[in-house]
Amino acid sequence: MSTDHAFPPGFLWGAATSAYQIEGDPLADGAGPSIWHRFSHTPGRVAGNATGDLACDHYHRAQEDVALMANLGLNAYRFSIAWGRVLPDGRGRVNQRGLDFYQRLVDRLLEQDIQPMITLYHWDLPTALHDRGGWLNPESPAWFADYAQVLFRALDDRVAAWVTINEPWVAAVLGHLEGVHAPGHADAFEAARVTHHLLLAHAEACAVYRAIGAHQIGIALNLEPQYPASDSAADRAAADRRDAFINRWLLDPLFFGRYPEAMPAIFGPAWPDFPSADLERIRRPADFIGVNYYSRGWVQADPSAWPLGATRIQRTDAPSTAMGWEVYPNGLTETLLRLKTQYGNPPAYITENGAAFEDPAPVEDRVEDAHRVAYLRDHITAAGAALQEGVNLRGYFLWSLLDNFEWAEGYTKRFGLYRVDPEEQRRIPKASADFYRKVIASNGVGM
Ligand SMILES: OC[C@@H]1[C@@H](O)[C@H](O)[C@@H](O)c2[nH]c(CCc3ccccc3)c[n+]21
Repeated sequence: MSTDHAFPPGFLWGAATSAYQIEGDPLADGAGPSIWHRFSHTPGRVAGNATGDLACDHYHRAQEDVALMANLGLNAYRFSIAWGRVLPDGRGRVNQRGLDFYQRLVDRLLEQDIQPMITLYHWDLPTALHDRGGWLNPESPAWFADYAQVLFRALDDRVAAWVTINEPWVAAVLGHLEGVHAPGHADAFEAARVTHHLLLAHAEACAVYRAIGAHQIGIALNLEPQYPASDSAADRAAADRRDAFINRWLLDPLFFGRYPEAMPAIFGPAWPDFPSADLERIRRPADFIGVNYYSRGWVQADPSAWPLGATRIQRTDAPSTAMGWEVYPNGLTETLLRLKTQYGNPPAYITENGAAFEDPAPVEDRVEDAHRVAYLRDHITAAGAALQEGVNLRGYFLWSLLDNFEWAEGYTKRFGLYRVDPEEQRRIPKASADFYRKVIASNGVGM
């Protein structure tokens, strides 16, 4: 069977980044600080006490980086806007110099026939809003809708697609339940309310966009299929709980207007009784679903593991990435097929897919990252297989264009097609960049 999964004409081939991870200089030109600026500057929170102060210096190198994208042949680019650059206080006063950076970036992309896909929120909440309760404050959806409106009015004439929120689950669970991401809270009673307000924020921004927008708007979810580590009833039930906790907690309200029945059981008294009117608002039909796929969960029952009674275990008999995530391309096909069979086959983009590996050192200004080439080949093939099964897939955004600030891992994990070291800032091409250039040129993974 040919593995040459031809993709349809007009399929988007992009790369993805986010503001705090690549821009650097987070307070330049009047910008206000974000919770990730505060968190990374708190000793002990990030590997090596790294911060986003330098990152890839993209705030000053955007023109060079757009030239890299054009050289790859990208026809789309997903990036996020730092809320605090545009609204330093999170609300009210617009910082024109911050907004101008994004105006120039969009214009440079369009000059190269690269379609912008803009993420409005990729975890960098202004501290001014966090200090007013942040996503725990019931006013937070309105704050977000007001911020979104400023950007819609400024950029919607040139932007093909908007992503409201990147991975509400990660923002809520890693930021408010596990405490390993900003704002570093570890409070069982926060995650459910933060998730609810993030979903309401998405819905309010969609409502604003319906009134003034002319293109597409969606949300990006980290979706991870869950598999029982054995066929025991306990492990199968554990996998089902983890599927509800990671996937259906977000998919079901967005598509069905209801939370999974497992949630009150998982969270117990920490699960509020949410008003059904809220769920009706959340079920606003966005135009597309963004899928951030990296790996699958291999799940074992574990009564000691609160709140799920389940843990994701590391398989010793399967390849994994530097993040400890199993390489499992079939999980991407299965995740996409699930959207078709269980959620009405909505228009979908793979808004993130990629891998960190211990890359070899550069030799003559090139990095031979064979593992990443294999990972990308297998996952792009898996995406093609989903298309062959009728999944409504519109594009693929590779995570990431550049090695960048990998949140709590700092700069120790490299996902880029180009190697970047913050202290010297060169962009050194990897073999995966050449591979991806060929995929785009042939609109598929030819063999
Ligand atoms: O970890 C690689 C990327 C991040 O750099 C992106 O900012 C973020 O959108 C993203 N999401 C995921 C999957 C969910 C996840 C996020 C962070 C840590 C662990 C799992 C992987 N990634």
